[in-house]
Amino acid sequence: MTEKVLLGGYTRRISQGIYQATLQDNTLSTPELFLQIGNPTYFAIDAKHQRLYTILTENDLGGVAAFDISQTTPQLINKVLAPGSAPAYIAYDQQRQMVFDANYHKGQANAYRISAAGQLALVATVSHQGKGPRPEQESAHIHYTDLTPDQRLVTCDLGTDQVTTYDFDQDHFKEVAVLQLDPGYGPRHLVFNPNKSVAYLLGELSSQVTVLDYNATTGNFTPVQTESLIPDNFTAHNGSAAIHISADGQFLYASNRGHNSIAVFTLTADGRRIDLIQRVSTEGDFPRDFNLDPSEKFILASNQNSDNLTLYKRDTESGFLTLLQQDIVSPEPTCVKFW
Ligand SMILES: O=C1O[C@H](COP(=O)(O)O)[C@@H](O)[C@H](O)[C@H]1O
Repeated sequence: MTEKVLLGGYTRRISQGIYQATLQDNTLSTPELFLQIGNPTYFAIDAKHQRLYTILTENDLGGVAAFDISQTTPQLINKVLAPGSAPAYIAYDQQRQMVFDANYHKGQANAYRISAAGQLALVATVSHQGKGPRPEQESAHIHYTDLTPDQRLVTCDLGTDQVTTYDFDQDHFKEVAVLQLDPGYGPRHLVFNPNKSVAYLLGELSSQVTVLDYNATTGNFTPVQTESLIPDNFTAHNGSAAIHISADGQFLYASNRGHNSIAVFTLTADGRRIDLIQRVSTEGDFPRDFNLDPSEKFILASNQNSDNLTLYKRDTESGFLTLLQQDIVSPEPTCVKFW
């Protein structure tokens, strides 16, 4: 078994763009430069058409770009840039042939239509207003825009403590429901259970995960259970970051930047209750992202500040992680995607 992984990140210190590594025989190769580009902190892959949609910055401009990755060397298809900060998240919508982003600093979500040739064209923007009690919540900060299982869109706004559901039709965002979290919760990312109408919301500022019932008729999310992602006696700064679920819907994983760990939860059969079973060190500083490989027998974590990746063996029966490889040199990594 050989799997390829792409690693996005900042290019503020030592990185030059997106890197590629290979996972084979329980070992990850040293990542090598795949695509030279500014600050590709998050990207999405269209495996069918072999295209990559990434965030980027160029001088004082920020935006998104499309690349053909069918050959060894990626080929630029086009870029859509605007003055100011780049987005923080990008999602690919296969059914509608769209790309959606979340611009944290501008408090906006953008929709781009993809042409048959893979070119992106901006067609809609939605802006949030508001704030929260924490210093990081001085304005709206949309951190995540992605699809619900029924092809709606959901945004996590870290600034306003809101999760908002939208219909997207005829190039318009139409708000259908808003979940208001506790002040200072700081919703960052969300993942759906692959088999149930249940989602799991990660709070960056509160270091919490919340189980949410999703009502596909109304688009409403309803909190069911909230758990801490870090130990009660951990008092140093922590910002929780990424959240992922196994394809069988039985195990949930979430990363902690500060506590520098991945928290592992088991899920009940209905997906509506989670129980912590393990916290494992990421053997580095600031795990902004991690991901399961396609076989789901491994998890790869990316430590942004210590410039290293950590590979774990994942027991698919118990969900437990065992350290396999650490100190894999990777510059400023913030996004991990196998393809
Ligand atoms: O997770 C986070 O992301 C935001 C947005 O990233 P940026 O690269 O657009 O600045 C960041 O500002 C925040 O500090 C961090 O916790």
